[in-house]
Amino acid sequence: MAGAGAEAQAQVQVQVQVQCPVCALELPASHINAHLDGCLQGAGPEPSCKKPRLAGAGPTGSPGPAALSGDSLAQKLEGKPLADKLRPGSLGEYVGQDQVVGKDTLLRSLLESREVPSLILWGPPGCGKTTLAHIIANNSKKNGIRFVTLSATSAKTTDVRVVIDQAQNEKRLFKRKTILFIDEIHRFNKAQQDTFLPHVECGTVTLIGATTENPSFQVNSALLSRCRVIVLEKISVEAMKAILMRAVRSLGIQVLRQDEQDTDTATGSDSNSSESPVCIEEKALHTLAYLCDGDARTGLNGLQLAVQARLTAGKSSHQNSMRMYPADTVLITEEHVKEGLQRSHILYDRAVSFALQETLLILLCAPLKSLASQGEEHYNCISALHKSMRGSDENASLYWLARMLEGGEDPLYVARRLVRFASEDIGLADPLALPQAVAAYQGCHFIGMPECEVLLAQCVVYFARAPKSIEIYGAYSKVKECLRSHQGPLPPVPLHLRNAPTRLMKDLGYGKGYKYNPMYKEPVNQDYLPEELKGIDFFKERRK
Ligand SMILES: Nc1ncnc2c1ncn2[C@@H]1O[C@H](COP(=O)(O)OP(=O)(O)OP(=O)(O)O)[C@@H](O)[C@H]1O
Repeated sequence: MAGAGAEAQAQVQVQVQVQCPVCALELPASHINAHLDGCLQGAGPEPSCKKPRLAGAGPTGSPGPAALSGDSLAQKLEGKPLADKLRPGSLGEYVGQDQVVGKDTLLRSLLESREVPSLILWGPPGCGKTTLAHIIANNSKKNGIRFVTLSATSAKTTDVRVVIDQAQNEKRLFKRKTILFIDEIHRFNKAQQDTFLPHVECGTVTLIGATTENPSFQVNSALLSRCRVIVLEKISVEAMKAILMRAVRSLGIQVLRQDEQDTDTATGSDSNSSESPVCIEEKALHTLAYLCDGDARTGLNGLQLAVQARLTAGKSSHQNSMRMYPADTVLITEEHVKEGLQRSHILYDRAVSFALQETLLILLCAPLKSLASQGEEHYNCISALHKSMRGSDENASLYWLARMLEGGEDPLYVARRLVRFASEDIGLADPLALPQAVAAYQGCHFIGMPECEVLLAQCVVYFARAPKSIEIYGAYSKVKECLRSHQGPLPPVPLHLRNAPTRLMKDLGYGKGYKYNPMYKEPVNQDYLPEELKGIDFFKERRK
């Protein structure tokens, strides 16, 4: 009986029609993923994809008219940010990150089998961590699982306790599972993370944490060992293009291809162009996809602000070159999206001061700013700089230096590393390296950014070109090892090496038998190490 029931249910599922969230085409549920792949990845929709979905209709919302006039587009852009409105609600809409959610991945099969383990989603800003959690939420809700969200930036320990209590009740009374999503979990301190550790362990809650920081440093190791860490990457340029393309389609904006500007054709919306007075250059979308540095929120915010600015500014001055379009067509160009991106960073990245920067610099650096603010990236870049100088690659050294400084790094932080490098990696192979580094540090201290950047550049190139020696570093490491591995009390300082400022000390034998070297013409035969270390050589494996 059960088998027959399942078969009937399967047949019903096969016949279910669903609507493509991109082009609004109705098609069997079993075809939707393949269809969406083409719809999202391709430069244009499949032949059957004609109707664009309106902005404001969520991913599962109903389709609107083919294209919007400037006024209705402006209305559609009000309210929630475009990135939120377009947040994918299902895996089919989730673009890229194939290493995590592609076919045959563990996470996808777990989701399909309705088994959600505790997860830590780790990746850079705007790469889709929260979105993936929302998709899991949608799936879970369908399966009767509760999904509760907390943000570690605002939630207190008491909020976590309330959620845990509710989860316990739900489990006990209704046998309902709870998934707890904690955004920016790294902002909870270790004690706060301890609050839910036992409840994750006993299965009262399934934890999904999102973090931009390396979880090995930021998440309680006991908690971490109970979670699968899913590493999301920056969204690729191709995937970003698909996300932006989906956004412009949803807004009913037509895409003007580079090679088509003179032939007066456009793609991305219904072919009835007279109904669509807003157009965007394809090149503008590509530039946006590159400049947002794998952060979909930045890309979508940039697009939104560019469109809004153009709608406010009025009609395009380019209408003469667009012979087929009505004279009042609003054209969004590459310049406009760059300005939009700049605005989006001013609005959304308040930590960054743009006051001193020129427009182009802002555009190129904007993605880097967000990187520099990420804890791990800061360490990754300084490590890359150190290793490039050690490897005597002057180009790579300069690149990593610039990447840090352009990203807003503190020049004194870099200078301190150079002081260290001078001794650790160059040492006595070039004793002038250390004064160079100290001078660079002091110079940076005196004049600050941006003037001090060239001081650091000079020092970095000097170091990349300098001969290297870890002799001192290696020998000193051995001495430390010797001291740390010593069992029992440390040997006393030999009496003859001790100073004897008082009579009593002299009487005790301090300084007795010490040979004052300048008094001897020949090398002096004298021990300087404690008896038990006699003959030890910390420089044994000398390397230049
Ligand atoms: N893989 C994706 N496919 C389609 N859209 C995406 C994808 N990833 C992100 N987006 C879009 O970017 C927006 C921001 O993504 P999301 O909030 O998931 O990023 P995040 O990684 O959680 O960022 P943060 O660490 O800054 O909170 C989403 O609202 C969505 O519109």
